[in-house]
Amino acid sequence: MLMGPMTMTAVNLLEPSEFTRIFGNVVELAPSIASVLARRRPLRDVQHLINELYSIMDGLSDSDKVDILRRHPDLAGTLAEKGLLTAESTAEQKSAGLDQLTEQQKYDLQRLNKSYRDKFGFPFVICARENKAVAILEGLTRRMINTPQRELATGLGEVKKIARLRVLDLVLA
Ligand SMILES: NC(=O)N[C@H]1NC(=O)NC1=O
Repeated sequence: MLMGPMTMTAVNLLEPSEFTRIFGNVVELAPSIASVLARRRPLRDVQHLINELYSIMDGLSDSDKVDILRRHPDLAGTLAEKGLLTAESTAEQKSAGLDQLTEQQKYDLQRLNKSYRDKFGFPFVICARENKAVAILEGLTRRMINTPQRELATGLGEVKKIARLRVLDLVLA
């Protein structure tokens, strides 16, 4: 069903299971985050909802943060090529122009994604809606030299940006 953005009043009235279904992919493939968020209601407005979401993510253990990063598909990776991304991820990758890469750019991105994953043990995550393909390739090269602790924090920061934009698609500001 195609649904427009909801008012916060409507969000506050959702059954927990409905809330979790609707917000279950605000953090990619992480409905458990949405079900914690459901219990933080009533929420005053969309900014309050986003702040609670950030605080839930900040409160995770390092290993749960790594788990969140690992739920993200590679940008322009195999899942994208096979059309197996979530609806949200498909739209985000398209907005960055990742569906329009040259063969060389796609090869470079996939090779850099692999080096990043081999180094850190989790995928490179960046908010695709805030970056075009060239900036993503540049960011990947630049972030590769960071420490794992730094990249865990940077990756989580990008997950927050992705989640914020996904929330704004669902809730009237
Ligand atoms: N790997 C990665 O950054 N994936 C994500 N980024 C984004 O904006 N949507 C995603 O699925």
